[in-house]
Amino acid sequence: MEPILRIDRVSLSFGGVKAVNKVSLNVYPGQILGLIGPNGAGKSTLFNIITGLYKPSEGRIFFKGRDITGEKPHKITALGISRTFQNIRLLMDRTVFENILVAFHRQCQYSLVQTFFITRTFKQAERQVKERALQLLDSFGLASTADTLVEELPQGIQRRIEIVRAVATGADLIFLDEPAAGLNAIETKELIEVIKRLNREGKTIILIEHDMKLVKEVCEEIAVLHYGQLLRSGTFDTIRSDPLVIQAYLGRQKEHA
Ligand SMILES: Nc1ncnc2c1ncn2[C@@H]1O[C@H](COP(=O)(O)OP(=O)(O)OP(=O)(O)O)[C@@H](O)[C@H]1O
Repeated sequence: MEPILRIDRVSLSFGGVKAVNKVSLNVYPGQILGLIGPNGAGKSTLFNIITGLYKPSEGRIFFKGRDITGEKPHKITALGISRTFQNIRLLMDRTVFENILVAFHRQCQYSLVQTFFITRTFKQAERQVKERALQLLDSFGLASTADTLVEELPQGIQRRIEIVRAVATGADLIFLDEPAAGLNAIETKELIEVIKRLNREGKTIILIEHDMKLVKEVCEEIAVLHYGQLLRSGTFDTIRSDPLVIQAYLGRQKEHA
């Protein structure tokens, strides 16, 4: 099977720090890949490179066989990659519905200029988009929050809205950056169900997560980063018992002690 995402010897340094150092990784359609590693291992930087926020200093990234290295974030979203952020990035002073609508508009066929001239088509399309946004919110148990300002909702719901927004862009590949951060046990359980459901619906998912219970529950494959390098990849059980991985985590704990 062809990988949906191929990362080929990608690197990026900040000053003297090699945040990501010659990382190569294949992700296959339908996979849920867990990206783990101690603090500062380079996980977020790798996400930021793939989603176009940073340009790698070397290496290439292929999505569905197409070279997307250095493309702008909006282009990468349009191609079918979407993400959530470690620090939730929603329009906090807008309603849930408006946040989802923005994502839907990214995949609409018409441009702003067209909207001035083809009013009828625009109105029809607009109505369809609104209906689809409401359906999507409903299917994620968020219909009752549609008219609420995001800032008024608990973090667990905000994280779910961010995931729904990623889905609304039409993405096939979704990056989740620490989706369980700040969630309580019940919210984490609900999150696990959401992730499994997305996967059942055909989404490929890559997630950064420190909550190992969540990683164990949802990820078939795990990649471990350490000092910017890919230390190991494999199943949860092989990773958990790998001496190098144990050493990487223990070593970091000692440094922070
Ligand atoms: N914008 C930046 N400018 C300078 N250094 C950075 C920047 N972003 C990350 N770094 C450095 O790059 C390295 C990797 O950081 P990164 O945030 O990717 O790690 P991480 O694995 O996501 O960590 P965490 O689990 O704490 O989020 C760290 O040494 C970090 O200090």
